[in-house]
Amino acid sequence: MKRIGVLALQGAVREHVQMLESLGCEAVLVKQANDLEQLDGLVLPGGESTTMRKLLNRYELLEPIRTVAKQGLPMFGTCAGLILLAKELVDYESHLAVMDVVVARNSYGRQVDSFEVKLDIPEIGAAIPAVFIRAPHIVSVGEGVEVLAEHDGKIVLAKDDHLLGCSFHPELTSDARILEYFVSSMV
Ligand SMILES: NC(=O)CC[C@H](N)C(=O)O
Repeated sequence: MKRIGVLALQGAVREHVQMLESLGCEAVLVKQANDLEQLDGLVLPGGESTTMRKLLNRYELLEPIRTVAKQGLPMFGTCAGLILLAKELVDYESHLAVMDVVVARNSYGRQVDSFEVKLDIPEIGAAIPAVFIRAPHIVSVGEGVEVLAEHDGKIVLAKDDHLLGCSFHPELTSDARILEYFVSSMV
């Protein structure tokens, strides 16, 4: 059974745990550095990246997560989790800075803070529901980074080798295909 950690400091933790369990994985809550031992993959959930960063500092998790990312541990960052992974952020300092993408926060304006769309993702499937909540987007990607989905002319899902990041919340729908893609083809 694959052991997948879920960073459990803040945000949509329980939904990821449930979806991982529905895919037959063991989900491990990651709250301190030794929880990272013997994981096959790690999910960084959505929530609020500034708050998460404060908690990553407080629980001394930033450097340990960066280290395992650099060692090749597969990671999937959703929404705020993508912001944590990005090498560069527009107007903010980066956090883990491991995924070769530039990300802008809160990209979809106030009137439409939250919305759901269906995405056709050639690698994964058609009409996959995606919930955007004060969502970021990927402004540009480095060489070798695969763009897997765009919405409204903006990159919303990309893969940099063992690191996958999306703008939206796949775990807030009942469609597990993106998480399944991560678990079955990257972990
Ligand atoms: N749903 C989310 O994860 C929103 C991300 C949030 N706007 C941030 O900047 O961290």
